[in-house]
Amino acid sequence: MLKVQQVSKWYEGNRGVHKLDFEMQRGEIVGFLGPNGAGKTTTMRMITGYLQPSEGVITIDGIPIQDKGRQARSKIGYLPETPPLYGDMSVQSYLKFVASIRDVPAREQKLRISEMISRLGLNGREKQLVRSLSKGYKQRLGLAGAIIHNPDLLVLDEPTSGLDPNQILEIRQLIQEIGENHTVLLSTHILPEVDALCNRVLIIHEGQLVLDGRPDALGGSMEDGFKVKVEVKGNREQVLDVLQAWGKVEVEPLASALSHADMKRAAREQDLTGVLLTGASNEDFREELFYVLSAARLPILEMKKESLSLENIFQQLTTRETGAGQMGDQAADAVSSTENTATGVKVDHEESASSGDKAVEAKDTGGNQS
Ligand SMILES: Nc1ncnc2c1ncn2[C@@H]1O[C@H](COP(=O)(O)OP(=O)(O)OP(=O)(O)O)[C@@H](O)[C@H]1O
Repeated sequence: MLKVQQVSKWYEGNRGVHKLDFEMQRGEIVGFLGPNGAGKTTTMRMITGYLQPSEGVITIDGIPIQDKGRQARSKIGYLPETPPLYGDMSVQSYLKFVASIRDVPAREQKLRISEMISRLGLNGREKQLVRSLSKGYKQRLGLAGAIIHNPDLLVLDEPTSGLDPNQILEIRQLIQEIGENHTVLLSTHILPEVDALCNRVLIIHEGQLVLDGRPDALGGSMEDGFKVKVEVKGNREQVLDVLQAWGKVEVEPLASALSHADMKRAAREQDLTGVLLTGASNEDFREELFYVLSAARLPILEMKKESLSLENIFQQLTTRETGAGQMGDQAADAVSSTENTATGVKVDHEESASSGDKAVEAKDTGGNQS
């Protein structure tokens, strides 16, 4: 439904975003991540028609936002980081005002407003002045205003920023409900929010898209080999010998798989051995490992698959230089992408400058790329 094609935005002497290219399908809830200044707000403002791209095209259901702004905007709801609320209006009069400017037909306005009030939990606050609402309720009202015209696509810029933990959970719950019948693009700095809400994540860094994939598939796609931590009851030397003789994995003995001091002592007394095993590919070897160790009569007491968290991935991808910091920088044109067809995760990278980059290496050893 949304197509962002080769979109760039240059500010005076400053690059906002560079050649962004992605699509969103109906029903997706997409998390848009990036460090401060990465280009999230710039992108969202272009998608919602508040900012003109310097180049490239954005369409919603085939309608170009730059050329047919009003028609395109009727399909989009936008909640900026600071909702544009008017403090002197009551909740009800604010919603009436937004309904009018969003072209909700006059005969439908009353019904839509009461639907928004009950859906966003604003009952009993209809007459309250906006300025006297708590931040959480202001956010609810902002969300009500963003969906009052029943848009197909909802764009939310850091919707839980500045809220207390209870308010964060309430707003997340509302976004989840809204996501049941709207397509949602949401930017956030809270990574667990992406795990909780989104079925896809886009990571932007220095104005360029560096990753596109499902949150649950990211860890595997970026690993340089399947990793398992295992704790085995058995003499260290014997365990290492068996695993090394197996020859399928890289074996790294751990000082102790157990962290607590008492448990470390118990580990010594009971001959417990902790090892980190890394496979040559991302293929799961746990079942085979079980048989290898049981054939050697070495019981596994604990086995845990190690995977990169979204935090690790975010950090890997957003602490490197993209080499495309300047407008028109040639390095930016060298950006290419690889896609893991098994997981649907796409990692964009530069072909030359950052060949030593961990994320790119991990991608390149993923095997299943196009
Ligand atoms: N009006 C402007 N004039 C000049 N440069 C701008 C303007 N707006 C944004 N920029 C620059 O564009 C880049 C992207 O900014 P943007 O606000 O889109 O990032 P962001 O990812 O939303 O950041 P944050 O997480 O801090 O909100 C930054 O380098 C920023 O300084």
